Amino acid sequence: MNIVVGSKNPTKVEAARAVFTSDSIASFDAPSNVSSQPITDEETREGAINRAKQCASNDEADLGIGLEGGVMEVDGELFLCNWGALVTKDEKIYTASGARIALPREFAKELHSGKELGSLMDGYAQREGVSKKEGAVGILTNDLVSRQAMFEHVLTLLKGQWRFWNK
Ligand SMILES: O=c1[nH]c(=O)c2ncn([C@@H]3O[C@H](COP(=O)(O)OP(=O)(O)OP(=O)(O)O)[C@@H](O)[C@H]3O)c2[nH]1
Repeated sequence: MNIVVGSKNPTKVEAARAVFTSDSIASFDAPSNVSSQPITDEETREGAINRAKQCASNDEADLGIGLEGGVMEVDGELFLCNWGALVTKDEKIYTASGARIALPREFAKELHSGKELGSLMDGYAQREGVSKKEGAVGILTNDLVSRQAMFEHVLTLLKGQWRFWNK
């Protein structure tokens, strides 16, 4: 099968390669058509679906995949959230979310004013390109859970659902 992933971020593309081992994986930068820093589950999920739909409409694609990072609030506390969508040629949509982890409280003001988590994390961890490497989840778990591993779990949930509903 030909699978198209709507991002060039290595954590997303390598996660797809790790989960869809027998398939061919292509990638392109599909716009999410939501804000650059989604701040609700709904908006983050919508970004993943928008990306997956564009990928599925590619002539070469059998399945389109979108993965989107965002933040969401529970009881006044901000959490990292990530959503994935798998879209079939006949426009069926499957979605799943990844593990959540609380973000440093001092991020709240800047995230609400539109600053992106990626650049906040770089400053916080004193590293460069965190969102393309270990991710916020890697920093905040002391490297126990990487962003790629988190996306692999999301993609496994998508693959499993797609298999379940297409038996
Ligand atoms: O360090 C991070 N670790 C994470 O776990 C994480 N989740 C989200 N974000 C940030 O939220 C924005 C939208 O996320 P995002 O997935 O749409 O964009 P991205 O730039 O990472 O990839 P892409 O747009 O090239 O596919 C971007 O500013 C990301 O940096 C994260 N940053």
